[in-house]
Amino acid sequence: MKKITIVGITGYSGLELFRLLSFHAEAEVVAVCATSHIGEKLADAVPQFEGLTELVISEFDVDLAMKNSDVVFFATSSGVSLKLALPLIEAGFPVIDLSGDFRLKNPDDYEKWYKNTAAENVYLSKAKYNLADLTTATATYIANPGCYATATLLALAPLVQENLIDLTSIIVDAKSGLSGAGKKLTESSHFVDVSDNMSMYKVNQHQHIPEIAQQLHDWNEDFEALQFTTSLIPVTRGIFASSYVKLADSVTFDTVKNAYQKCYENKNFVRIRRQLPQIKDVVGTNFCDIGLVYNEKTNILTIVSVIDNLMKGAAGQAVQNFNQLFGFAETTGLQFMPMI
Ligand SMILES: NC(=O)C1=CN([C@@H]2O[C@H](COP(=O)(O)OP(=O)(O)OC[C@H]3O[C@@H](n4cnc5c(N)ncnc54)[C@H](OP(=O)(O)O)[C@@H]3O)[C@@H](O)[C@H]2O)C=CC1
Ligand SMILES: CC(=O)N[C@@H](CCC(=O)OP(=O)(O)O)C(=O)O
Repeated sequence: MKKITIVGITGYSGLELFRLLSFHAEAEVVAVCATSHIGEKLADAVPQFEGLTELVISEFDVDLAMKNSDVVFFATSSGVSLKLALPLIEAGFPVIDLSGDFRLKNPDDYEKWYKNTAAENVYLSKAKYNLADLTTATATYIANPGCYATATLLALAPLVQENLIDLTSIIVDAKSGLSGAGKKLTESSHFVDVSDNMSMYKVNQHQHIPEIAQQLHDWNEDFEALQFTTSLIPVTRGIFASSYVKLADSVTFDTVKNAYQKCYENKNFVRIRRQLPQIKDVVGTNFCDIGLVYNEKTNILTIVSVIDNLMKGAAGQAVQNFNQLFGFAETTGLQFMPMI
């Protein structure tokens, strides 16, 4: 049984982490932290938790966290863990960080894309970016992948790893539900702007572009760049990523299908679907569902990947990384059917 501190409990990913970890057979949440609602019972701040917890929201105290828990989860806005987590890194204390602060190896990339000063290299180098379906968490500081990056990388992994496509041809058009934007209300997140609507945002400027590129380049050093766009759609949860690539010379659709089967055959949370997947197929689950269609006339392969941004895109994958880190069965606390 591992004792857990969650920082960022009042946010959407923090609440989702609490939902998962409260009924996890190997976890006990011992502290929940934020900067608002300090001293208030969690069940008062979040009334839907009434009768489910006696925990009180506190300010994050790094010494107390290390004394009373075995691992800290940061579900905080970007720019927070890069300050608060430094003593944990120095102590080699286990951390799972859902934010983007430790995902990029090059601090210049973080400064460019997140428009903030990066953590120093000495700290960044201790973090391991772990896409939990493809590698196993081992380092004590786990940088949990971003939501769009997860859907995109799982869609492209077999193609890029096995060199099956023209690496200059990758176009990804990804769409997210509103919970991906976090709880802070902005002009663009009003019901009136989001419902019955769809809008593209951060075109060529999305902070997941360098994260995706970093991982694709690690898999295949010939990869240089991709076209990546993000849109907001009127659903609460879910990412729908459509990726388009040209197959390399003499690569057939059968070869491609075999590569996906091989890559994901023993994976608990990636399903290669016979029909094209929809967002509702994965809402409430930790699955990434993938569907493939090939057009012989254009030589273009369409890959559809869907995830629940709060599950596989955030808290679900974080729990998967937690399970791996501590040697629990990977599916512990994560076995859910999709919600209708
Ligand atoms: N939402 C999603 O689908 C995904 C989110 N992420 C990433 O996960 C992180 C959390 O996202 P999300 O839940 O959407 O964000 P929210 O904006 O909903 O929540 C942010 C949380 O961080 C807390 N917080 C902010 N500053 C501090 C601080 N200094 N000390 C302690 N707590 C603090 C806030 O609490 P308070 O208001 O009380 O200060 C709040 O609980 C972000 O980095 C996000 O980019 C990653 C993948 C998907
Ligand atoms: C719908 C929506 O606004 N989504 C957010 C996802 C934010 C996120 O997850 O940010 P990091 O992974 O970089 O921490 C966005 O596109 O910026």
